[in-house]
Amino acid sequence: MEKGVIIKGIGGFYYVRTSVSEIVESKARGKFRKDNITPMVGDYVEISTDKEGKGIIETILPRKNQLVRPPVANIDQVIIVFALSNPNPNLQLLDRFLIMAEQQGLSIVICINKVDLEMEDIKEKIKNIYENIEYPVIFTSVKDEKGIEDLKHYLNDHITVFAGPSGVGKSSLLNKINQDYQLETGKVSKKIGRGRHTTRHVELFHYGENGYVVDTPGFSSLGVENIEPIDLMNYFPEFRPYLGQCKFNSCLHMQEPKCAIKEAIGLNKISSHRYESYQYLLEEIKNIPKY
Ligand SMILES: Nc1nc2c(ncn2[C@@H]2O[C@H](COP(=O)(O)OP(=O)(O)OP(=O)(O)O)[C@@H](O)[C@H]2O)c(=O)[nH]1
Ligand SMILES: [Zn+2]
Repeated sequence: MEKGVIIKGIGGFYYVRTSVSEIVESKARGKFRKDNITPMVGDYVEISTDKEGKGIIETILPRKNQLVRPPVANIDQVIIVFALSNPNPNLQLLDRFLIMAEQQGLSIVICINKVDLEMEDIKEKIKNIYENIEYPVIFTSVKDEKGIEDLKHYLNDHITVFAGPSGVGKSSLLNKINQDYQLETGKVSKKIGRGRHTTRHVELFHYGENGYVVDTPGFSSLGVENIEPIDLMNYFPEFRPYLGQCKFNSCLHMQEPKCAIKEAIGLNKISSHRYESYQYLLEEIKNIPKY
């Protein structure tokens, strides 16, 4: 038996990387289907090989987590990419990505790309809001080759997903990190492809000795359906020091009196932008019909 990672799956075949240079085309044992388990990209597996050298997945090691979009298991980290301009950064959408990542328990890095477009005001604003939380913020330009080394610094020994809206430069950044990835960039064909249901397959690209990166097709909206109103506050790291200090245990930090969160905003300990995102998302969650 050999250990490996599933780096892609196409038409019932799984490609298992077992060592630095070897990728074994494998099938899953029938028992998985019976147990209703489908191997996923990112799964750590044990394979045996048949006479022809084809792999057979015998064991799927327990998953640390699994994302639905993109469908990848065992993700350690997400790099959330936005652009300084073109498209203009929607910071409320950034907060949604952050909350999704917090909910999945991922390490988070914020990457602001296209700094060659020189939008100093918005750059300062982003720095002020997000560097004051615990998130690392890196500024990159694929065009001017800036910040790429800072980005690489986070990629060793992890499975990292690149997420963010369409057109911010995720695929361009990945190609800059390693020219061998050869991801398609800048063309709507990716989107047209999706529209025609030719699903762009998910693939782990190998980085360094033990790192992997995953590109995701951009999406511009994210639901927060499966968060309960009382849990939302936990996904704002800068709220955590104040939780439990409000007058009411059940405080949702909206209209309630003697709210520690609102006091912290008054003292500039929490940014009003983030609080607005919190309010907005809370209303959205409350208004999702329960079945
Ligand atoms: N000015 C500038 N343009 C960039 C930079 N990085 C990427 N671009 C351009 O932005 C466009 C979109 O880049 P992609 O890499 O395809 O963006 P993406 O985030 O992968 O987009 P989706 O695949 O739709 O999610 C392309 O035309 C790139 O050439 C940069 O640092 N500066
Ligand atoms: Zn409160």
